[in-house]
Amino acid sequence: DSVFASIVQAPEDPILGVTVAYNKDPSPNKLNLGVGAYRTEEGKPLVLNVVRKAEQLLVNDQSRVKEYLPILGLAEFNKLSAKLILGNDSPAIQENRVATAQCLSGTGSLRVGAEFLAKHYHQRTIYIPQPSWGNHVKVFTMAGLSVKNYRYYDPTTRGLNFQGLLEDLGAAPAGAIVLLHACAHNPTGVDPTVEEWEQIRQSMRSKGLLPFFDSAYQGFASGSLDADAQPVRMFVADGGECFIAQSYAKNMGLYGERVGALSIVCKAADVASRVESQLKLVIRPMYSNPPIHGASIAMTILKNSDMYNEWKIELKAMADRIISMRKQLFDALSAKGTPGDWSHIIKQIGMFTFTGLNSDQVAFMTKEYHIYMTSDGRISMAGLSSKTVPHLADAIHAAVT
Ligand SMILES: Cc1ncc(COP(=O)(O)O)c(CN[C@](O)(C(=O)O)[C@@H](O)C(=O)O)c1O
Repeated sequence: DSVFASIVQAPEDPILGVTVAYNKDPSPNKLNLGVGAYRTEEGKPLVLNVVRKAEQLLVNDQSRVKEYLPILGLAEFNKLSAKLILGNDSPAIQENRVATAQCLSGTGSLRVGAEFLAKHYHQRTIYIPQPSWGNHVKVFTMAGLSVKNYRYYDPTTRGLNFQGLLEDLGAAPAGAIVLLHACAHNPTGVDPTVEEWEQIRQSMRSKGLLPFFDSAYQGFASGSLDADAQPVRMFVADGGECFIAQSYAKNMGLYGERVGALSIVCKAADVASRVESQLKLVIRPMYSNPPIHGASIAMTILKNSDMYNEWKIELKAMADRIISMRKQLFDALSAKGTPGDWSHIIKQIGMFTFTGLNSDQVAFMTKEYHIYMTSDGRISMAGLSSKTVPHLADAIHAAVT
């Protein structure tokens, strides 16, 4: 019999498995509020107009070939990605202190960064927020890091446990790596204020903790690319070092193209160039070099000011629709007099609302109302439309009464 006869069936992924279950449901009024993927008011995936335009330019450009990219990817894409998160006037960029690699979207950027740290950094412990994106633990563990948590979300206030966060980071060993969601914390939608970020920065720098920013939603939280990059820029402005993983999955709608970048901000240019050379040794045996199409789309948009401005408009429209879904859901629950305080729905930001519903209530809503969401009570607001808000409000109302 097979040499793999003893292999057991693996469980579905807690997030991507929700879509698998949704697809199997024959109900006409099923609702997928699981995976963080934007949907239009009509409930359809969105390809941005500016992305279609960029693709048309690429297709019409007869000079384009399908050669391998360099191990670090498209150099111009890397420069433009670093500028997007660090700002056009970033001193780190001007002083050539940033090593950037085009990676396979946000996940790939996190994994390459983690593999690099496991190989070259003296500290193997990474602190991630409690809770965090479900895949973080596996990405860092499989890269050889050991994962610890720092307190982040306060279930009683449904806000930030700022004291707990400071205590846990204050107790971390010197030099420990700390994962920070750059904006739009997944799954809670709770972000530190600018003042709290400044305190976090001071505390981390005083202990020599190494920041690893995960920026998967730049522009999606507030609608402004610059506002959402503020925390990252505060850290980089102090001249210290940090890692930054960027994803274009959501803000450019390039989900399946797997477009992202890892930037390592170093204290000196010669360090950055040596770091960049070692990054190549991590990537070459992993996937050798990254895919050309998606990064070419992103580069085309980022380097053309008209297309960049068109992108910003479309990005803000997506962010605004999500914010209007928050308001509509909050108003629907208020109108129904659903028991409980639902103001966190409009206070939280980004793609997700952390409802506070428990796994039994979630299971009830799936069974009785065909609502698909992650068992931790997170709902992807982009999966909602004005037409489906009442259905979700009915389900939540029934689940809590
Ligand atoms: C904080 C965070 N970091 C990184 C990623 C990776 O994104 P990508 O590799 O596609 O660029 C996600 C996506 N998380 C999800 O939106 C989600 O939580 O639903 C979903 O895409 C996922 O893969 O789980 C994320 O939420």
